[in-house]
Parts: sequence; structure tokens; C-alpha cells
Amino acid sequence: MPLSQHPLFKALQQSAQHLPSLAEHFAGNRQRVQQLTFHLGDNLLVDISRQQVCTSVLQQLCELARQMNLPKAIAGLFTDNNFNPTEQRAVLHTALRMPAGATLEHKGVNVIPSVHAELARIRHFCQQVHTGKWCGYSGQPIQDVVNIGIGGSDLGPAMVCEALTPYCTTGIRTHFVSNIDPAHLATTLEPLNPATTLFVVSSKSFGTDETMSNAIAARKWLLNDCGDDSLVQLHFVAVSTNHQKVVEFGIAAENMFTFWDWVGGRFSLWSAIGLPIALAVGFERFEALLAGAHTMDEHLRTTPFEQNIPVLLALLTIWNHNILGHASEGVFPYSQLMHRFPAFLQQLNMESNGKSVMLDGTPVSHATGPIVWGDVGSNSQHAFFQLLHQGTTVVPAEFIGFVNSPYDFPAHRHKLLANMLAQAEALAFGKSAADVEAGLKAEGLSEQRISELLPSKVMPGNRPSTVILCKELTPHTLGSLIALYEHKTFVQGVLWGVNSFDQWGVELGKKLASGLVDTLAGKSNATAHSAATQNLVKQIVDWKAPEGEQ
Ligand SMILES: O=P(O)(O)OC[C@H]1O[C@](O)(CO)[C@@H](O)[C@@H]1O
Repeated sequence: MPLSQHPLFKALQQSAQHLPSLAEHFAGNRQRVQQLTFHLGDNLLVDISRQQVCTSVLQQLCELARQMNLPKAIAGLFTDNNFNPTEQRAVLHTALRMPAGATLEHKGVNVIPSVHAELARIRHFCQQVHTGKWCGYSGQPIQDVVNIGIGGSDLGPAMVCEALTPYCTTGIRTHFVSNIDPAHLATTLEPLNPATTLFVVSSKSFGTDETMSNAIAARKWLLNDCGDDSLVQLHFVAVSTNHQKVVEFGIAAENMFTFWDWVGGRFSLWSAIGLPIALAVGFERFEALLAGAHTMDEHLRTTPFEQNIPVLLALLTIWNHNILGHASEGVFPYSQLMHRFPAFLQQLNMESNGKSVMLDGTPVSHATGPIVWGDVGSNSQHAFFQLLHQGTTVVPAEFIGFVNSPYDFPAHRHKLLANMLAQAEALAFGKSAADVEAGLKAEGLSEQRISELLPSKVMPGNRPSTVILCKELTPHTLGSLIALYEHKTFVQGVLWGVNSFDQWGVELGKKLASGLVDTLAGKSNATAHSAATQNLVKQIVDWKAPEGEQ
């Protein structure tokens, strides 16, 4: 039964008619914070007390999830499944972080030994690079690793490498090139020495145009320097599921790391796609990242819904988005190192759940994925938080904070966390007209000035937020945090009844672009396109500098 037709969904809509304010919630229940704070071990807690829910609404949401077969779906994530029917693929990324002795059968074969065999190859390769045994064409050890990939073959490893900067102690510097804009490749390569640079060409399909174009250009750059095609091998490894295309590209099979079609691109950083992470932080820390994810997997698999963190966060989206009608979700890590986390989450959630048809192909009758967006705090406070506090759109916010940091500026750290706590507080409780007026009177302002200022200074409050507080941004904690969002995405998809694991919507644009490349190169005319596109093509051709003059 679709979500919106379920009797419990209708009951939740009824409950939303008589919603107490957050201030009333807190005043009416002294146990609220304890009841609505959940722990994962002793290094991560999630406080949802500032969400516009009470325990009875949460119970209703959990019951809705049970009745919509979420327990079976969760069990399916840890056994063989057919969760991606349009691509005829299973969804088994949880296998990538299972311990060596575990069993997860796909089509009757236990996949865990293959996962660990590939991990062993990654470990060996990292050792070779870290000890200088893997040398470039001039005999010098590798110093810089450039990952060439896009989407899931870029965002996860790029985000993790940045987030784990304090753990990047192997001496290998990582760089990420994704964009077809030549500026990305050119500015990345500019300071690098080809003799000490290794390229990791990462692509599940090994057919993505951006990645292939950048890989071909990188190979030319290398060849220009070393002058011998046979030496290029020393500077290129591949990560892919497509052996044939890797070999056709000219990368030897022994220099290819593999993964499997049951790993979706946006869920792939735990596979060989994470090779740049292991090269940057060391294999043991990469293993700690996997272990952190496995901890969250076990939490999802074994915890009753009423205490299950990813399930609760997904249900809050159902509540905020489908019942209360809030169209977006903001995510605000209070950590400069988590700079790329919102972008990573955008692919994870929006590519997964930005769907309009149910699994059986019928149109959905309820909203699916919200717009996910955000940036780091405290920067975002000085950019767009005004709208969060006083705008006409309510944005449920997720704050992510880390108590300890290896960077030794204690005053900064306290200020950073104080800012995060203050934002959650201000969003929830605002400032009433009476309080604003009292403050302005105390400042000695005239009655007229007070009445002028009052409307602009009132803070409505009652704006929902969640706080995720972690002890420290370690590889293990980061692994748990990423897996938390993966599972949140998965649970949302189950309740919306969509296929969270395909992405057909991105295909049309790719096809149109490939036709337009020829048009812009003057090899075909634009008449097959709309008047708008034809007009822009004409302008581009008119303005284009002749080859060689750019
Ligand atoms: O790893 P590949 O096959 O190059 O794909 C890159 C990305 O492109 C997409 O297919 C979308 O175009 C993503 O789903 C994927 O992560």
C-alpha cells in the first residue's frame, strides 16, 4: 500500500493538526531530552528533541514502518536481494564492511571471500606505494595520487580524504579530478611532477565521458614527459567493474582493482573505489572506516525501531517532508574538514530518492526525496541562516558536531561548538516580541524606534533540528556517520516505495550532450534541437575563439 494511503499515515496527518510548539513540548515533558537522545556506542549521539515530534508520534511512525515491511527490507540488505530491479541488480554494499569470517550469499555464492581478497590486493598495493617499491618511470617513488572519476567514483573518496586530513600521514598527497571543465585537470596537474604522480582511473562502468576524457588527457600529459608508451603503465591503475574496457583503455589487468555490480556508485567508497583513501590514510585506517560502517550496519540490523538511529532519522524525513510539508533538509557539519559532506549527501540522497514512480512503475502519490543541501558551520551562519531563522520556508536542519579536534586552538573549538548549539537553540525557541521589546527597552531605545524595530527582530522559533554529536572525527566515527546516512536514504526509499538504486533520470542529458558535442565542433547542425538550444549554439559558435588561440 502506498505511504499516503496507509491508515497510519492518515492518523499522522491528524496528529499534525494539533501540534504543540517546541517550547510547549519541552515545558510539558521533563524527560523529553533523555527520551529523544540516542547513542551509538560511546562516541556518537543523536538528539532529536528539537524535532516537532513527541514519543507517541514516533511510535506511530515506527509502527507505520513496521506495517510497510521495513523489517523485511532491512533484513534484505544483509542477504541476497533484488532491490534494484530496473538494473536487475542486487544491493549488497553492506558486504563490503563485513568481517572476513562472515557469510553473505549472492546467487548462491558467498561474496565475503572475494571482498577480502580485493582488500588484500589493496593492502599490498598500498604497501608497495608507501614503501617506495612502486616507482614511477624515473625510479622515484610516488608522491601524488590523482583520482580521476565523477559522481560516486569521486565524491565519497574526495570527501573522506578531506575529512580525515589529520590522518593523512602516509606522505601521499591525494587530488581529485572530476569535471569535464579542462580547468579542473589543468589546475590539478600544473604543480605536479609526472615522474612521481600516479593516476587512479575510477569508474564503475569505465564508460563515463568525463572520466574517460580526463584519463586520456592525463595519459597524454604523462607521455609527453616520459616519452615511452610502455612506461605509462607505471603511472596508471584502474578501479572498475568492467575488465574489458579497462584493458581496452590500456591498463593492465594486474593494475586493475575490481568491485561488483551489486555495489551502487554512490555506495561504493568502501570498495576499491576507496583506494585513494587507503593510499592517503593507510590501509589500517581504511579498515577502521569500514569497521565504523559495520558498527552502524549492525545497529540498523539489530536495534528496535524506537531506538534505531537511521530508521528514526528517515522517519523524521517522512514526518517533516510528507506530513508537515517541508520541502528541503539542511545539513550543517560544524567542521571545516567535512566541507564536502553536503555534496556527498546530495548524490547519496537525491540520486537515490529523487524518483516519481514506485517500484511497480506506477506514479507516486506522495512526495519523495526532499532537496538536500547545506554547508559547514559556522560559515553558513554568515551566509544563509537568516532565511532559516526568519524566512517563510522552514528547513529542518541536521547539525553535526565533533567534540575533540587534533588542531590545537581550544578557544576556536569551544566557539565552534557553542555556535552550533546556539543555532539549534535559536531555531527551536526563537525570541518572542515581549523579550525583544524588553531587550530594546533595556538598551534605552525610544518607543517609536522600538515599534519600528520590533517586527524585524522577532524570531519565530519552532523550527526543527537534529543534533548529531560525535566525540571526534576519527576514521571509525566517519564510517559510522556515512553508513548512518546511507541507511537513512535506504529506509526513506522503502517507505516511499521507490527504487533507491537506479538513476535513469541522468541519462537523457548525457545523450543530448554527446550529440551537441558534434554540433559545437561544426560536424553536425543543430536543427534537431529546440529553438532555445539552436540560438545558444549559434552564439557559442560566434564567440568561440579559433583553435589554438584559447
Ligand atoms: O563510476 P561511473 O560508472 O563512472 O559513474 C559515475 C557516476 O555517474 C552516474 O552514473 C550518474 O551519471 C552516477 O550514478 C555514478 O556514480
